[in-house]
Amino acid sequence: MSNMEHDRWSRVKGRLRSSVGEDVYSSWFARMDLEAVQQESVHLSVPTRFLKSWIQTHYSEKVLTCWQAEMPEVCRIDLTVRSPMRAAATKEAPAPAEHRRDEHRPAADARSHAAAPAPSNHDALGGSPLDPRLTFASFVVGRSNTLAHAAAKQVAEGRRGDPVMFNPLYIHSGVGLGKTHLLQAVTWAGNSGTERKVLYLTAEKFMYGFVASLKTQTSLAFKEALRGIDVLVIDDLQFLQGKTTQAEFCHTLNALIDAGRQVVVAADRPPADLESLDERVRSRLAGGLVVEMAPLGEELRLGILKSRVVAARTHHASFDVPQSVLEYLAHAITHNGRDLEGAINRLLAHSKLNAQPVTLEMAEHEVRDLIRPQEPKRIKIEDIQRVVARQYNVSRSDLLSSRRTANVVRPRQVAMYLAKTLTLRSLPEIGRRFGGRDHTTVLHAVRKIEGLVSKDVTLSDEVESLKRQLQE
Ligand SMILES: Nc1ncnc2c1ncn2[C@@H]1O[C@H](COP(=O)(O)OP(=O)(O)OP(=O)(O)O)[C@@H](O)[C@H]1O
Repeated sequence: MSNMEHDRWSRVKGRLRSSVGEDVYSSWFARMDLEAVQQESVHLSVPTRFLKSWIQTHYSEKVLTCWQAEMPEVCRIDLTVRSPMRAAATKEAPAPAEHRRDEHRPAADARSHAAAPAPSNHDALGGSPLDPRLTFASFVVGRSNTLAHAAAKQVAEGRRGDPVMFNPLYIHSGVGLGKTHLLQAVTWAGNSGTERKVLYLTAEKFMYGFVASLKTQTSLAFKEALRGIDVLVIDDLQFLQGKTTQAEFCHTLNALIDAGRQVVVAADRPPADLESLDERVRSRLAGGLVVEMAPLGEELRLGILKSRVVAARTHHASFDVPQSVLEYLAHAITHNGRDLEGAINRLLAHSKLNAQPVTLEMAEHEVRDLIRPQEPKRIKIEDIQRVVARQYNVSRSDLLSSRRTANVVRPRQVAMYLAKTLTLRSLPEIGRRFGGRDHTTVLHAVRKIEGLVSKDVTLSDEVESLKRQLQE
């Protein structure tokens, strides 16, 4: 590659990095190489088929746009999988910057450095790409995630042959609250020794691996490979689809758990709410330790922002964010970790490009679209059943039972009415969650209570009070 091409390629990568953000860049593009540039087309390569298909599906437009910004005549990107021979000969792309940075990290960060051997082990097993920054060292612990963190740590530090304490470990939370971070931390730490094999797969990658192995008639090998690992870590389980894949996942889960191997799963909802999954899988998942990570509290948000600034300063020593700005961001950006990271990236970009220090005024302007109105609390059917049962002095199992005495029928109807009006669940789903009732029964209950609240003041007050309790 000529010097000119090399420089141009560096600039394209720079554009790509700032367009998709550091996280996405290091997950998907860190190992993308330039092979050749021909008049109107650019030939790039990546080391695995999965990376190729992922980039083609999700980022092909972006990659093209970044090239066109440097060479307007380019109208096509050819992406191929490079052979292992070539990769070895040309020495893979340099390690992501974070690895290199580790050399200069203080001793307290040694864990993440110690985790460095993981990729080869993990890549050889066909795992999903890991982000070197998502380690225990960079995970900030607060009230909302203490239990999940402790359980994940315990799993990561287990040894082969140790009794497995909670299996599977199932972590769930809303979007961007640190599930992937924690799961990847388990993988890095677990693979840092040579003793155990920890495999991190997104549910999509699991499906992809299974479907691909079926096509090439190597599904037996795929199953054997999966069952040969010590810890299976599956992220974003809510995306697992397809009957055959689910059946395979169920077999793998059973085989691993029965053999005393650890399984760790993350999803955006509790097992009972994974509606597309088979009942057997749901109950197996619920049978271990289920931990919810609550939304990030303000103190935790502040901690995450501070750690992001420290991380950014390893590359940009002059970057500084005053405490007042950090406190403002922690207070105003309430939704998730991704927005916090985005805010720091913007401040960094702005202060670098304009060579200006970060001020409160600048921060307010830069992050204004990240400040969203408070979303109403997500209410769960179990909460409704619990609160209604308490109010009417019946038990939750009374509400789910087939008993038809008046003292149970009315509370049950109220609970179904609240489930319909306060959640996004469908009538059949509500029916299932109320002891397997038909959707017409739910519809009848909803109409009945709708009709009564407009006439019966006592009932209307009761329903309002229940709503308030649930929304608090
Ligand atoms: N406790 C934490 N400490 C440090 N960083 C955190 C923490 N929680 C979240 N983050 C950061 O927030 C961002 C989003 O987190 P992550 O991707 O792990 O969320 P998620 O729960 O897996 O989201 P999704 O449901 O979309 O998959 C990441 O950059 C992550 O590093």
